[in-house]
Amino acid sequence: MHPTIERKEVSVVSGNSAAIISIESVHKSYGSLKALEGVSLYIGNGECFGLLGPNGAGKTTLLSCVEGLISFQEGRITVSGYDVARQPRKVKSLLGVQLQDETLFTDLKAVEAVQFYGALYNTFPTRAEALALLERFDLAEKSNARIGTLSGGQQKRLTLALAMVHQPSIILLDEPTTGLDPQARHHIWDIVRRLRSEGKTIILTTHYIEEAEVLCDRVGIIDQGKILALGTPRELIERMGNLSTVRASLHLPTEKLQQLQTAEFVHAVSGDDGLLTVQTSDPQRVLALLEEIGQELGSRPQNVSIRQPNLEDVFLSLTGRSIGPAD
Ligand SMILES: Nc1ncnc2c1ncn2[C@@H]1O[C@H](COP(=O)(O)OP(=O)(O)OP(=O)(O)O)[C@@H](O)[C@H]1O
Repeated sequence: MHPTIERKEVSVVSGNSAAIISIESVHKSYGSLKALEGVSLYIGNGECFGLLGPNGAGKTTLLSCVEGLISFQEGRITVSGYDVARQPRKVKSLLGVQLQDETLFTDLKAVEAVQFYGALYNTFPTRAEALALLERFDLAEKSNARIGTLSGGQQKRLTLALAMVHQPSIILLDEPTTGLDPQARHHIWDIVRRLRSEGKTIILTTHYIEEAEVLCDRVGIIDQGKILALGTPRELIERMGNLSTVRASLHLPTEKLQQLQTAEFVHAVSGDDGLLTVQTSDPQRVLALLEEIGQELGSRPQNVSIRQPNLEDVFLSLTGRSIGPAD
């Protein structure tokens, strides 16, 4: 029998008076496309919460609803008790927001941008205060550089700094590291950890498995507008039970993938671009089966590895699909 991941959290997420962000049964459609289908989430004060899902899952839509940037047809969202639909100005004043594709004035100097954004929020930081903010985001030596000359990672750090110009306690980050090289990504991670240790409440969206695993206290796995699972990364992975993941390079036609899928010791299979991922209770039997199928096809599995499950496997187990490339 195939083990299955429990999905009980999906239906039993209930009201939580301690939540600083409360999202209740939110539905959002664009015409006939259901971008969010009854999403309920409760985010606690000081929590770093990750929304993990593939392209088009509904992550940006959900954040935009919380931010009051788009309206939704059904449901209710409150931030610190304020209703997003009824008190949007109050809610916006509480949130620090980093959008996915932020457009910056490239001719402004970094320090000027901080003062400009500060003025928009009515905080009017002095030059010294603006420099202090840049310093917190490791941009002190770039304070007089024009934004257009900053690297991708530096621009991302600047948009983070700009999101903090009015000192919000709640921060929403939409794919803060997408498109960055590993070094720049780790730099952002350090900053997010710092904000977290200062007690900020953070929601971030990502399709990087590792980002969700290392940064987030809890993760919500989202796909096709629905939250499929919710928990700490460890809880979600532990629900995989005794499954292991076998990976191998081997191109399989559809009927062979199906043969693999129906083996009693196989839980889930994905075969994107010749990279096989097999979740199994018995990795040795999977290896033997792959050798056998390979022989029939006149090829051999290459780059074989066996590892313990991670959040990518949780997604595969829930959806039967791989989370896909991150960019
Ligand atoms: N303004 C819009 N008009 C019509 N459809 C939209 C609009 N915005 C988003 N969608 C659709 O809603 C769905 C959810 O999109 P959304 O941007 O929330 O996904 P996402 O998880 O943030 O994806 P990505 O990781 O690519 O940013 C997608 O099918 C998308 O095409």
